[in-house]
Amino acid sequence: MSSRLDSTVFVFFGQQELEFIHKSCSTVGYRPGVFSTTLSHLIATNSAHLIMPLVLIREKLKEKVEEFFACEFELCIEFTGLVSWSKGASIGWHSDDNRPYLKQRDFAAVCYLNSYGKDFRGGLFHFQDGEPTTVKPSAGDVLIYTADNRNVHSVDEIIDGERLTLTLWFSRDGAHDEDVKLVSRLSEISSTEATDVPSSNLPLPASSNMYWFSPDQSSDHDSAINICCARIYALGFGIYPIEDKINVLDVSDLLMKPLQLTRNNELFNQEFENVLHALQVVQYYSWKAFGLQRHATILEEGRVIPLSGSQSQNVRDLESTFVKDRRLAQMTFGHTSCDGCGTPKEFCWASFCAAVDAWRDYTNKLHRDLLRSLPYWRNHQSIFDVAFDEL
Ligand SMILES: O=C(O)CCC(=O)C(=O)O
Ligand SMILES: [Fe+2]
Repeated sequence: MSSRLDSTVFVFFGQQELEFIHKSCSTVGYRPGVFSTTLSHLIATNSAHLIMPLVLIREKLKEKVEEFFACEFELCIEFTGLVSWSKGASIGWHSDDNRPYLKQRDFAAVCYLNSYGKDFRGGLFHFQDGEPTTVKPSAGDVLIYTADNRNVHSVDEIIDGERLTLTLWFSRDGAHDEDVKLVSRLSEISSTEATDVPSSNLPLPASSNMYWFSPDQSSDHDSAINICCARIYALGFGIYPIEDKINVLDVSDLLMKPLQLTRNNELFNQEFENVLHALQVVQYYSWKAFGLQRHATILEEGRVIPLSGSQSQNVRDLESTFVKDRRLAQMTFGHTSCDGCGTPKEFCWASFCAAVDAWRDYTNKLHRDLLRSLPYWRNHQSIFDVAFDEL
């Protein structure tokens, strides 16, 4: 069977949380203009708890694919990735098992996390044969198809915006079960946590080259963009380094060290551990801003201070180091989805302050849920939603 679209039957919610995860954690991907967040990357960057919001949807998708293709209990998840495509990215006709090292892939599920026409232009999906020939991505829809050459497909070039998906592949071959590898990595972490000081849950950046994006593929870095910084700038914030530039060998190292956030010539007087920490909080604010504004508290004295002339210059210098081509960065990362529910037009530090606290509570809760689930996952060598209420 080469059946496909199941959008009317299967619609899921929670796309904005997955968008938050991707925009906080992605690295440059496997093709030009593509960014990706894998589960093993979340583990490697001390953000394993961010797997939690993906657990149920992965499970449901597997069930759905097994049901649709009549192979209940036969499949494992081979790969899970949050993937975004920016201007210029495309993929020609292909099947998803078209390389010797991809032969284990039997089925694909592509969940659209944002929508054609609203969040991006271009990026239509086409099947070479049969119906439907064209799929217009719409947030919440899921496309499922066999990974072999019965479902040759392509994706048009992205013209504008960032096209975001959750993509999974499934295999009949248990040797390619992603869960087994993930559970083993997670177990390593939890065993170090048991002996060491409990972890702080603060994200830890991967090596800096995973965050540099060179839009024109040139090697001279004329237009290079650091994606973490670009995403922070795109939401209207600036970065103020605490460490002096002269103390680091490579300027990228500044991003691994404590830094502060600025906005409109004001400095938010709180240190973030590194750029990923700052990015996660900023993205969390953008995801929740609308709700938080109602809960904003009075800002404490000294929490926000004016930037001096030389500090402002420092912020601008850093921006031009990490984003050489601003126009391009804006084009790549500037389009935020969900008009009206992202960063509010009226920015207010008090609601940002509320976001800092809410982000910490959110993170700690997910971390607790992860630690609670892990013994069950280890027993079953599988990642699943442990329904604690029913235990
Ligand atoms: O994102 C899509 O619609 C499909 C992507 C795709 O074909 C692939 O990653 O192999
Ligand atoms: Fe594909």
